[in-house]
Amino acid sequence: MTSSSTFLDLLPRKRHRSTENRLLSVLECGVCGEQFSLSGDKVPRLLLCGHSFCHDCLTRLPIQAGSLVCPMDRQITDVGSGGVWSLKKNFALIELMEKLQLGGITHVFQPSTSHKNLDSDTNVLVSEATCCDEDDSHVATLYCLVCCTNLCQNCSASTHSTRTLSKHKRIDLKDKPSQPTMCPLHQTHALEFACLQEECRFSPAMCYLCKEHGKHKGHKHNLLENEVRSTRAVAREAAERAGAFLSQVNEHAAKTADAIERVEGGIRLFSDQGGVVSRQQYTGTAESARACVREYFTRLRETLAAQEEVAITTLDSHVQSRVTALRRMHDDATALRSQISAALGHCNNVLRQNDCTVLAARSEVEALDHMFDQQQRQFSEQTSAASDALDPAIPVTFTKDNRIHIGRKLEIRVVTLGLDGAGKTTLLFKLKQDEFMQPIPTIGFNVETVDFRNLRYTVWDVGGKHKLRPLWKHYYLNTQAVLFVVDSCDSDRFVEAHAELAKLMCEKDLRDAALLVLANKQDLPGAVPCDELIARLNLHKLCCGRSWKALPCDASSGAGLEEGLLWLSRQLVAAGVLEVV
Ligand SMILES: Nc1nc2c(ncn2[C@@H]2O[C@H](COP(=O)(O)OP(=O)(O)OP(=O)(O)O)[C@@H](O)[C@H]2O)c(=O)[nH]1
Ligand SMILES: [Mg+2]
Repeated sequence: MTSSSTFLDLLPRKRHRSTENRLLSVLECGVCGEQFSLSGDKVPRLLLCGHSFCHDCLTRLPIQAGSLVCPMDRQITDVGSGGVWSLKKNFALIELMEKLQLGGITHVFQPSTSHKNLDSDTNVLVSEATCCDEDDSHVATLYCLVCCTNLCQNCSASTHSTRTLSKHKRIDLKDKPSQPTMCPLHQTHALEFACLQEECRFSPAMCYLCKEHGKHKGHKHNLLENEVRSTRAVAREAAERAGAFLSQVNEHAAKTADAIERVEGGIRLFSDQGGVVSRQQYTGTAESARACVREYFTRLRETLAAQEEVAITTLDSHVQSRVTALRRMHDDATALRSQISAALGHCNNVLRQNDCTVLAARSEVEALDHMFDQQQRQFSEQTSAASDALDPAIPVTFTKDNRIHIGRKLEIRVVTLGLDGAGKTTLLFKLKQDEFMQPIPTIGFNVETVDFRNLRYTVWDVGGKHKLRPLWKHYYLNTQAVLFVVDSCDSDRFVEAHAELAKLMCEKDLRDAALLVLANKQDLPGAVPCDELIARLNLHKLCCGRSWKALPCDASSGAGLEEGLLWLSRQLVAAGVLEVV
């Protein structure tokens, strides 16, 4: 529709004036008298009483205590804080306007009175009532094919009562043949044919003379009537499809609007059985989700507060026992100091005596000297042992689950598992001593501590021979990480390795342990690359839901070991050492 045309312009011109007026009033805002639009300022909005006005006019009406008064019947509609925007659009009216726009108006204008007539081909309203040619006040229902007149039943009978006239064929008015259109070039000839040439597609209608002698001479053609029928059939089909499509789009738009309301929430008007209207606030999903987030963080803050409390209590008891030990050392030193001062005084006194007295004090002085010797030795031992205690620093580390560790090194218990010959012991010695050894197969276990950054790993290396595997379970308790070593060159045993790892993943005591899979012996030719090993052991599925990583490594150069320890430390420690000096 162009901006200058209106919905009413789209109606067939032959329509009766009163219908037009009635329709006009439905499509116009009762306040400003302007025609409604599908959107924007002129979109129709619905009041509780059922009257619709354009958005623009509604915004000009005074809102008092959140309510609007209908300019038609003075009934009250609550609009709340949303104002005019909260009023529903009159979708029925909008749909009507859309249908008028598309030309699919048939059902909107189903005749409510008997004198409405519908042309089945055009599918639009043709005329409301055709007057009888004999008497204007009568409505014609018949058409005389001979006299070419519209007649009502009575006038048909009275005007065709003679013997000759009674033979005139009269048909139902709705079957009256349409008037042929005359050719603009040859005005005595009707347009009877349709030219089918591509170049004539914009003016295909032609008369006999155009076809035989005029510009369409020799062109492919068909009867106009047939072409019109088939074109109308296509148009009808398109209109039907458009109508169905429009309903789909309308339904979708309604669902969208509903979804917006459900997400945002707001105020709904409810009327009880007695017709009393009340406003009720309802919560949208957005607000529920916000509540969920708030609840989660409230719980998190509570958990953190509890963990902080535990950490502070642990720190306080650490400080208390440390200060107590320092005080005890201080008291011992004070007691020792007074003892030594007394002995020193005694020695000085002996020195001031005459020779005889000095000689007499010999054994006493020798005992004192011996005692000094002993005490000094003891003192040196004690002070060197207590040098750590005299360090005022309080290093603090936190694990990922917010447990506090006080001291220079956070201790982590790790167990190294895998098939026999995978290289577990070789890796352990490489880690501990940076040496590539040729160890004998492990019977039982090896244990070493390995310092890495602020961590002290206690690594248990357990023999991997088949008969030793039932013993693995004794090493699971309190284990924070599992190093699972696989010989990347021994692809024949990947299935066996997968089976052992699958059993480990089901162990309750290892549920929270981090898993580091080491694809070992990458230095050897024919080693399966780490990515392929991940796929062949199906690690993504096997380790789903736990913190795990697979890394390529080799015990001969130590490649991959540091990266592995770094990854492990990140899994286990929340932050580095916080040192308070
Ligand atoms: N070239 C090479 N050889 C390795 C590597 N790792 C281990 N080996 C050799 O593989 C053999 C087996 O290594 P071990 O460390 O004894 O294997 P294990 O996993 O401890 O075996 P069990 O104690 O029987 O469970 C030894 O000969 C190692 O020298 C590696 O990365 N590269
Ligand atoms: Mg071993």
